[in-house]
Amino acid sequence: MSETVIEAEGLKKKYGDTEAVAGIDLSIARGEIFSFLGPNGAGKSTTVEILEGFRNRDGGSARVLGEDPGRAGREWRSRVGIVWQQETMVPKLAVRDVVRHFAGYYPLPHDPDAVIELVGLGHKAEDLAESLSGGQRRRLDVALGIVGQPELLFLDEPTTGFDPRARREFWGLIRDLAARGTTIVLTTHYLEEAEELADRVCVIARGRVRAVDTPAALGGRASAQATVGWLEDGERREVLTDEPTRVVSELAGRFTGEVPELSVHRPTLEEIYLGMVKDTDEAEEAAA
Ligand SMILES: Nc1ncnc2c1ncn2[C@@H]1O[C@H](COP(=O)(O)OP(=O)(O)OP(=O)(O)O)[C@@H](O)[C@H]1O
Repeated sequence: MSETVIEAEGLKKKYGDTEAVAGIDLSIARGEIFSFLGPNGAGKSTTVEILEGFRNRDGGSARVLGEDPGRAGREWRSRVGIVWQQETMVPKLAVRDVVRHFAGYYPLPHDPDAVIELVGLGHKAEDLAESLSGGQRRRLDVALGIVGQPELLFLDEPTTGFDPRARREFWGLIRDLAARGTTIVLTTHYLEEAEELADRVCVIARGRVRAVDTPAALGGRASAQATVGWLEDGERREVLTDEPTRVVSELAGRFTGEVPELSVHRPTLEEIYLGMVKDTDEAEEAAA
């Protein structure tokens, strides 16, 4: 049995009349990359802040690395890394000195120079942190989140401002951390990022969990019907089918070879996600 790092039951949080978190259950295993998806204002940050120990819950229970995050102390905090949505405030120092400075807060930090290399800032190590570009600044935030060698890493929109290559490099870094046993809780609005990285995604809408599954299977995606398309007599043809392989082999037989402009399309994670969020809105509006 894999070790459970985060366990929450019935989490609740209200801000005035706003029920930001309305009863959330979660179970996240060691080494898992677990991604929250959901529209603006869905309750993701509030949930994550409760798990990080930065926000009090109004109801429910939570265990994170074996402790209640609402009561845990310094030793527990040193085992948790956080990359906030906002840039971390840093002193007016060179990148290397900023990372060394933060490493000093932890009992068993990584080598700061190795972390700087890992996030791709080796060539900027002597530059002032405030002179970095937006994407480079975000890499520094990631460096500060991992320098303490956390067992559990929270990443809130970590790749905002990254160029496509930097984003792919970052994904590699996160996979490596998870492969070495770090549990990663990722909040992102990039569906592609969730699909690439997450072992499981959790869709939150209006303060509740709407679905938890692998990106490939979310919302019945793996078994959803496929659309097979091709060109015939100058016209685009399409069929919706449970058996795309059979349709394609029939087409291959009929065309005796290459089928013109053949395509097979299953719903993307984005299509499934948008459908789920729309259904939630419609159901709640109907109930209101
Ligand atoms: N400090 C606060 N005071 C009052 N209301 C708040 C506070 N923080 C969040 N809320 C409200 O709680 C709800 C959930 O907000 P939350 O920040 O958890 O959503 P989110 O899913 O993280 O959104 P986003 O994707 O925009 O970051 C929203 O309606 C928000 O306006």
